[in-house]
Amino acid sequence: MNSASTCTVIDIKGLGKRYSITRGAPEDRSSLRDALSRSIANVGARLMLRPVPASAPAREEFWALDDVSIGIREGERVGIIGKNGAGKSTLLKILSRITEPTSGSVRIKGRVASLLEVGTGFHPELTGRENIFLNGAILGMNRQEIRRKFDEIVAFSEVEKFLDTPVKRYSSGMYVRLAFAVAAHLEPEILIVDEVLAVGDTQFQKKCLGKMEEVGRQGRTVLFVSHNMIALQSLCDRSIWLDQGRVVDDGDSGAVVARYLQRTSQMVLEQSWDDPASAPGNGQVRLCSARLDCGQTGHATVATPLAVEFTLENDLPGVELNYSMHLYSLDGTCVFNSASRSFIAQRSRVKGVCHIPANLLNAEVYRVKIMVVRDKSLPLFEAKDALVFEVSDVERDGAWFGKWAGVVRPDLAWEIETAAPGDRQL
Ligand SMILES: Nc1ncnc2c1ncn2[C@@H]1O[C@H](COP(=O)(O)OP(=O)(O)OP(=O)(O)O)[C@@H](O)[C@H]1O
Repeated sequence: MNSASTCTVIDIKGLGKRYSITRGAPEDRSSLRDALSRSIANVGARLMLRPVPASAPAREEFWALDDVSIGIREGERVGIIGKNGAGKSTLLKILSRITEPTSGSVRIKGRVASLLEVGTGFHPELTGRENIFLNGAILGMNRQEIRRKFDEIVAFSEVEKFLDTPVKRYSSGMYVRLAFAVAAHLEPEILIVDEVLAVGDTQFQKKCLGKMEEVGRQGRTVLFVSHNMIALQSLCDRSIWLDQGRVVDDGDSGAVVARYLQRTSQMVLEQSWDDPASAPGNGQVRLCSARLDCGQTGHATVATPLAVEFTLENDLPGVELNYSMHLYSLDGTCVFNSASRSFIAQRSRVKGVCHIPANLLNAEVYRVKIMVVRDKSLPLFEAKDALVFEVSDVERDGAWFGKWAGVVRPDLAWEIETAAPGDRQL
């Protein structure tokens, strides 16, 4: 848990950001590369004496953020989620003062350090060392304060060897390592981190998440945009869901993420691969179909026994195979992994059925991964998201009608004994 106080440090009211785009032309994302290629194309067109079109291309305006109001208290760790293009980065850019809002107001109390897309925050011509000092100065620290943090930053970033190299020569992974280390160690009161962490390796991502948690525990405020729902939920107690520039949900991370995943996921209750070239597998062993059998009612509830069926086409003569099935909840938690017994497969089709008993799964959306394993140890291939299905709740007795907590929801046997009044023996 973090220790959010009642003091609002980010106060966003009626925030709007309007962009204009040229219809038929690629979006202007204001990158240097885009700008360069546009001017090169213009020069090319002039040299070839092509007539310039008489009418100006149609401009269209749209709101990347539309009437967004959010209050964030000191020490809160807040996740921002939403589909691509929902406005998450635009919001962070406005909070980091990289982009101006078109309407509304933003009031921020405290120093902000942000780690946005690769390429922002650092001066490309300056070395890693110089950029550390530059960023510290921007955050209002003096040289002595920065020097005190310097070794920690370098150790965390693991780019010591390249400290005196201009950062424009860094790989994107190195860049993010140093940029994160700088943002997290220079003691900002508010730390803003966009998806960039996806660039680093898993080990480094874990290290960054740990650091962000530490920053939050110190009572600082953290804003984190991510498509990684597990990382987001482990770090943030509160999440805000943006859709088409508007806040559509705001609350406890677990609940917001669950609603988001449920609304945005596509169910796949059955699929078949008629074209061997596109089927999951390899040249010799491949999946032909996968299907969820929910019995007569046709829909899965917590009280329905389910069967996951799949068919394999095998071209290998006399091989020992087995199926392995992973079931994941939508936030990526593996609920279980179950393997079939091994079987000797000839050149033919093999059907496998995995039975999931009633009263095991909770009300959730699940994804099924199927693996085919040879000789009990060699995975031949895996089909991720072979099925995606939702298990719904059933009517039940009792006073509690919310979702039951837990990854699974087994119907366990209970015994209740009541003693007679005054009788202390049971
Ligand atoms: N400089 C720009 N000019 C025109 N349109 C822009 C500009 N920057 C962003 N947009 C558009 O604004 C919308 C919101 O973009 P934004 O990058 O904030 O979304 P996002 O939620 O961060 O998406 P992603 O998850 O893909 O990073 C998108 O439609 C995007 O194309």
